[in-house]
Amino acid sequence: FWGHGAAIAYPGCLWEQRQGHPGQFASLSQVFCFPVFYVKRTKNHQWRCNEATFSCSSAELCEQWIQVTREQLSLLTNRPKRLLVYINPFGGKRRGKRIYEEKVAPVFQQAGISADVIVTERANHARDHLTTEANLQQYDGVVCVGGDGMFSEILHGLVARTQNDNKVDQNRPGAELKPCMLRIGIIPAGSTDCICFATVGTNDPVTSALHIIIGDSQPMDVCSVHHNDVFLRYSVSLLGYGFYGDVLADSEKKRWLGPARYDLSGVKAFLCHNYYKGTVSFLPAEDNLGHPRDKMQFLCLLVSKWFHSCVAVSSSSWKVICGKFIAINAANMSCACPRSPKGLSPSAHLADGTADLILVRKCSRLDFFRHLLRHTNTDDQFDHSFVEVHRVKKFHFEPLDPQPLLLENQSELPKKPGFCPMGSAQTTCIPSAAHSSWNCDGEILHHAAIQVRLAIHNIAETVKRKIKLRLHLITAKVSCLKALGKTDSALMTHNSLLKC
Ligand SMILES: CCCCCCCCCCCCC/C=C/[C@@H](O)[C@H](COP(=O)(O)O)NC(=O)CCCCCCCCCCCCCCC
Ligand SMILES: Nc1ncnc2c1ncn2[C@@H]1O[C@H](COP(=O)(O)OP(=O)(O)O)[C@@H](O)[C@H]1O
Ligand SMILES: [Ca+2]
Repeated sequence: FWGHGAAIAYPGCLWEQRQGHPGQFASLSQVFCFPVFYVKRTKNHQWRCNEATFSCSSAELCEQWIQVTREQLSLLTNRPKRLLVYINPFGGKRRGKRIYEEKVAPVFQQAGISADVIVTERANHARDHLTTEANLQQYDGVVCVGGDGMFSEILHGLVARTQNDNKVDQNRPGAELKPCMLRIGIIPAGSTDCICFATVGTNDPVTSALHIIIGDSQPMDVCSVHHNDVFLRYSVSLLGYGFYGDVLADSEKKRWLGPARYDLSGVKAFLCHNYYKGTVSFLPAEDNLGHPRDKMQFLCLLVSKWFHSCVAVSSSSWKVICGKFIAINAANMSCACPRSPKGLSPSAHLADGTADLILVRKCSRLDFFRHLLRHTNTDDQFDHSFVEVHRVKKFHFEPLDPQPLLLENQSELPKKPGFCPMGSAQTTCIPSAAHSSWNCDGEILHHAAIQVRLAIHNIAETVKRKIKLRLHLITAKVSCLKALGKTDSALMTHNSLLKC
């Protein structure tokens, strides 16, 4: 795949070339050829696999080309050869298996990638397999065919396995986690797919498969969530309390609706218009890590600041905000998704050691509707008097009232007169007394009081690796051109002259 300076070549085949007018058999001249599959960028960040056929005048030349191409390929050590694939047949529109078999497996095969495929039979099957049985040494990466919840499951499995193998107790709040050497590829087959959308720019399975094949990688922040020093979960996309927590809690019982469950629960949560009292405390990030309302979305600019901030002593101190909140959202990334192309926090960076904490205070339904609507267009969703946003490295939330036990049924709760569409035990329409639940990457947390901190990313290392990879590619291209130099006259393509 030629995407970043490499190509897949197949043994030369004898190929007859016909010229002259259609319908007439012109004189045949024997030529030798080989196809090269390459990545072609199309619109909206989508990638497609294209094919160019090279032809040569002799079998020897053809072999030489294939040999040189294969040698260049082998230099790209970041490309996976062997993958462990987990398919969630249950997520999204329940098309995970079909998506993999029809769109991904053929491209993996073309690229010479072998894959061990496990179709999960229950929730947490993938996590448990990763934590115990999987022989990870034989794989170059793990692939998640599903949505954000499935990615989160695999993330937890990999992180737990890595800590176990390194004798690290991940439940200890201050524990320095060991980085996982395996990358996780995402084939979008879920309901929101915001992690895939925010990293690749689209939720197209073929595009994601091609990114995996050429060995792309994108580091990501991981938040750890504790409750009174007990580890609960990691989060890479959204930690949402209030609106998004209520939406998720209500939608869990409507999975049979597929992705539409969120819209139905979303409307119900909107009409219910619950707000929740509590105290948010947070540690702001250093100023030079940008601000959620700046339009700077360039990672490289951030990296240079990051280098300088490594020496800067953290001058910020904890801030505390009490109030009544419609929603408390910590976006570890933009959370861009088909519903909201810019996401909850468009300027949130993927691997900068911070999260954007968005506080939506109690407001009218109309104001909240305006705020929500701005997520679907280019208007600034933070430009409201009842919305504030902070870039943070840590934050805590404490609900005002002690958390009641999650009651099994509604009868024990005092009824609020009037409209109460939410039928679930976890979500009521009694604004002041009720508790919401935290939506952690699409999974429900059963504690309202939480302590969140960012796992600091050694972004410098990642950038160095990227620079080295770039140099590799330039070298690859130079040697490829040298090889071309000897025989460029004999070479032509029938689709397009490929830029080496
Ligand atoms: C008036 C239209 C308002 C549209 C508002 C769109 C806001 C969308 C924000 C999207 C945030 C996505 C954060 C992602 C979280 C995911 O990790 C997580 C799990 O993903 P998975 O299902 O792939 O496993 N997904 C979720 O938690 C789902 C959140 C999606 C909430 C959508 C809410 C729709 C709101 C509709 C309100 C309509 C009000 C109109 C009243 C007349
Ligand atoms: N075979 C299975 N049966 C039931 N649940 C599963 C299965 N495999 C995974 N899950 C669970 O399904 C949940 C949703 O998965 P996900 O792929 O995120 O779908 P969605 O995007 O629709 O939420 C995850 O919490 C995951 O643990
Ligand atoms: Ca971040």
